[in-house]
Amino acid sequence: MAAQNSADSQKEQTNILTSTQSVVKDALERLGYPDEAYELMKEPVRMITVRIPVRMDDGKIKVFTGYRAQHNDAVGPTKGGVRFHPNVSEMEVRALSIWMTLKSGIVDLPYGGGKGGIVCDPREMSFRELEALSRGYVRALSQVVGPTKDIPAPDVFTNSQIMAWMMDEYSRIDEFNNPGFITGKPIVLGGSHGRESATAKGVTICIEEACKKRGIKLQGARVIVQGFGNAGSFLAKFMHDMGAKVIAISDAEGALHDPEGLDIDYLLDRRDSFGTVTNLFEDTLSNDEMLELDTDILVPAAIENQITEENAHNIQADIVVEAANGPTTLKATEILTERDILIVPDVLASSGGVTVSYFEWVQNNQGYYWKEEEVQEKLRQVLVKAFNNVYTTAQNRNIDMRLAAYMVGVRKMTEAARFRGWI
Ligand SMILES: NC(=O)C1=CN([C@@H]2O[C@H](COP(=O)(O)OP(=O)(O)OC[C@H]3O[C@@H](n4cnc5c(N)ncnc54)[C@H](O)[C@@H]3O)[C@@H](O)[C@H]2O)C=CC1
Ligand SMILES: O=C(O)CCC(=O)C(=O)O
Repeated sequence: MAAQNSADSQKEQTNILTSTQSVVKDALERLGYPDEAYELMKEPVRMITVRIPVRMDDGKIKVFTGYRAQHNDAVGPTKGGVRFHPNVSEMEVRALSIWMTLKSGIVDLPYGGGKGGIVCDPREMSFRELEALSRGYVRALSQVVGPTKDIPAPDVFTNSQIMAWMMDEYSRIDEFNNPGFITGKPIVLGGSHGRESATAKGVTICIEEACKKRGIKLQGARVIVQGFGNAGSFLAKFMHDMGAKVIAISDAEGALHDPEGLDIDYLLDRRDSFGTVTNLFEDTLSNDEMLELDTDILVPAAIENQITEENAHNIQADIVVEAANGPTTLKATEILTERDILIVPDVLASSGGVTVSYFEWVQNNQGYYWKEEEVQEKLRQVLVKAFNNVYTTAQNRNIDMRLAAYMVGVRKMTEAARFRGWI
């Protein structure tokens, strides 16, 4: 029975939906909003499940399950990525859509949160099968998505090619070339300069700001990055180029460690399109071992629930900056905060991606395209302001940065819903 209770408590704290809801509730109460605000905020207003038949290369039909959650459109259209992963679930997509609302609130975008996913393993699918799946997903959702309704983007195991197929499918259905339907597209199809590296750039800006607060010099600082895909690999490169020492990186297969600093350019050159590189080496660590190495800065940039009650006491970083969505459980957040480790939460640290997605959508709407420097300058302004807003809220209220970020993030949607007369 005791073992069952402990298993239940472990299950509860790694349930990203219930833990997100509990922080949202706390944030709304501290801001003095009535219970109705939480009732509205705790779940997406629309949750769609689709079944997508795809003829596979062996001639057989396989039916995939996909989801799209539209959390709240009080502020504007919903917005957020689509992930292709075997572990995608309805619960995960619901939680991720709430996080998107929070991100848009923190960086002050005219969006609510959305998120989608398909249960599949793209690493085992051919290019043709992936194209058919991407197009099928858009056909199944075409009534409820669109540039003024819900705007998808890349996330785990999706990329600019998949965005291009989805944009093309939507444009065919709409009988109109519609680049503003989706962001993270190739530049030649209306993508924005800087979108591909935007998530990592936003994380870098948060690291710079956090280092200033903690008196850490980035030059020579030791950095560990979990995940070597879009977010993790660009981040490792930025850290390396800024003179930090990237002492470990990982992917789904394992981790590489060199206390003197890894050769990031070499690893970038060798990684595959799914962000895997450690399989080329023999002397690897596990992800769990890597997370506990001594370092100044730790950046989880892969998947959820990586820092938990189990390993939080062993984390040796001074700063944890969450590039991934949901890498740290609430119990682990509590433990790290008690240990005076500064956590820059996902909804702030990873908001660079959606910020440049917004820039892409604005450029598509006006049909006028910005230079890379303009994108980078605007992104920096937004992220520095957001970081300091959340940091000051945390300091003034004597709370951790996750709760402070939720307080900053929920306010815009809640105010918009109030003015509309929804609550
Ligand atoms: N791509 C984007 O614009 C944004 C991504 N994020 C978040 O960043 C995280 C990473 O996303 P991307 O870099 O886009 O994905 P990606 O698909 O480009 O890369 C994922 C990386 O994580 C690794 N990985 C997968 N399963 C793992 C496991 N069990 N243990 C360790 N590593 C594992 C993969 O090997 C790969 O290196 C996700 O949480 C995503 O939601 C957040 C904001 C925007
Ligand atoms: O770029 C976007 O619209 C969304 C990115 C995303 O899915 C995320 O921030 O988790």
